[in-house]
Amino acid sequence: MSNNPEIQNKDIVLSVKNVSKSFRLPTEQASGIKQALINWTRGIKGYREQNVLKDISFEVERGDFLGIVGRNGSGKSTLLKLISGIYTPDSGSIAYQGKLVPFIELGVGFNPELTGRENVFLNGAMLGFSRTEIEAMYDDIVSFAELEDFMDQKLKNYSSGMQVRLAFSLAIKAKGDILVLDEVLAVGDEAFQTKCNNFFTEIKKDPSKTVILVTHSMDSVKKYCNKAILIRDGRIVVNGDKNDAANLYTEDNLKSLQTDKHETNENPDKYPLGLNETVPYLKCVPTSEVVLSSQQNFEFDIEYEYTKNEDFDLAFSMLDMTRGGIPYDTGAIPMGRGGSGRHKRHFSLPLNIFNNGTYQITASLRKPDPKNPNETIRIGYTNEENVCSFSISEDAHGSDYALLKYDAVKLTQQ
Ligand SMILES: Nc1ncnc2c1ncn2[C@@H]1O[C@H](COP(=O)(O)OP(=O)(O)OP(=O)(O)O)[C@@H](O)[C@H]1O
Repeated sequence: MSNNPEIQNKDIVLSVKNVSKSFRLPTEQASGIKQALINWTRGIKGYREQNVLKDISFEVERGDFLGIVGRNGSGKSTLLKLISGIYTPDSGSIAYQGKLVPFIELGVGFNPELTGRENVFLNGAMLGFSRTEIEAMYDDIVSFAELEDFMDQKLKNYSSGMQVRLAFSLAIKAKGDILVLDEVLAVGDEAFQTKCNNFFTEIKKDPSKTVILVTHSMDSVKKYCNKAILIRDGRIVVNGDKNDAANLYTEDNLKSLQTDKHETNENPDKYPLGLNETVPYLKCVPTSEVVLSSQQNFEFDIEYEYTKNEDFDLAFSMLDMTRGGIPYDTGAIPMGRGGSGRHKRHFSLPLNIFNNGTYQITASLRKPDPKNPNETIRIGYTNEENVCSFSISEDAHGSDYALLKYDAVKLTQQ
C-alpha cells in the first residue's frame, strides 16, 4: 500500500475510497456438524452481519492534522485499523505514501517477555526502520517516555501507564511521515499529557508530517487539527471542516444526554419522577442553538403547569457536566399566581464568564414556606428527561480546564 502509484497528486499522502467494513457477530451457535448441516439446510446462518463502516471516502494531504471524531462504537478504531493495514476493507481501497506509524492498540507488536530496549528495537524493525536508524532515535524515545531506568527490565514488569508511555513515545519519536494515533490510549499522568500536547503543537508546525488523530476532545480538534471528519453510525457526516465536525459531535452528545436517561420512577402509576398532582408538568426547552460560544446567551423556555391558584416561584440550577458541581443557582424567582393549564416563560442566560464545557439546566417549582418567609418549599422539579443541556465551545483559545474564564474574576495583589 505504501508509496502507491494510485496516488497521482504528490500532496495527497492518504486516500481512502469507498471503504466498507463489516463484522460477523455469532448468533445461534451450531453444536456439532449435524446441527450445522440442519441450520444450513434451513438457511440459518449462525451469524449476524454488522456493517461498521459504510462507503467511507476522504483524502489527507501532506502536513494535514486530521481529527477523526464520533461517538463510542461509531467505527473510528476500525477505520484506523484499516488505514494501518491491521484489517482489510470488504470493498473500496486505501492507499498511502510514505512511512506510516500507528499507535492504535496497546500490546500490538509488544512482547512482555522482552525488555523495554528489545521491544523498541523489535517494534522499530517491524515499522521498517534499520538498526542504525533505531539506534539514532533510541535515546529520544526513552527520554520522552521517561523510562531511562527501566529499559533493561522485562515489559511484563512495567505498569500499564509505563507501557503506554513507551508505546506512545515510540510512535511519535519514530521518524515516520504519517502518524496514526488513537488519543484514547495516550492516557498518562498530567505531566505526560502536557508533553504530548507540546508534541502536538510542535508537529502541527512541521509541513512534512501528517497526523491522523482519533479523539474525544473537541478542544484537541480545535487546537491542533486543520481538518476533521465526523463519523456517525459508520458513515461520514462531516468531511473537512473541523469546527462543523466538533460542534455536531457535541450536539450528538447533548442529544444522547437527553435520551440515554432511564429514570427510576418513584410513582410509576401516576406521575414521572419530580412531578405530582400539584405540578403535573415541568420542562426546560432550549430555544437557541445548543452549541454556543461564550459571547452568546443560552435561551430556553420553561413550560409548566401549577394547578393551585397561589403564588409560586421557579428556581434554576446550572450543572457543570464537564467538571462536576453546580456553578450557578438562581434562587427562587417569583412568578405570580398559578392556575390550571400549561404555561410558558422565557429565560436567557449570558455565558460570557464561562469556559468551554457541557452544562445542564434543571428547574424546580416552589412555593413560599409559611413557617419561614425567607425560604421556599420545592413542590416539583425537572426529571432528567425534562432538563435541558448546552455546550460552550469556542472556536479558538477556548479552555476546558477551569469553569470560569481567566478574566471572570480578578485576583488582587496586596
Ligand atoms: N474485530 C471485531 N469483531 C466484531 N465486531 C467488531 C470488531 N471490531 C469492532 N467491532 C464493532 O464495530 C463497532 C465499531 O467499533 P469501533 O471500535 O471501531 O468504534 P469506535 O468509534 O472506535 O468506538 P470507541 O470510541 O468506543 O473507541 C462496534 O460495534 C464494535 O463492537
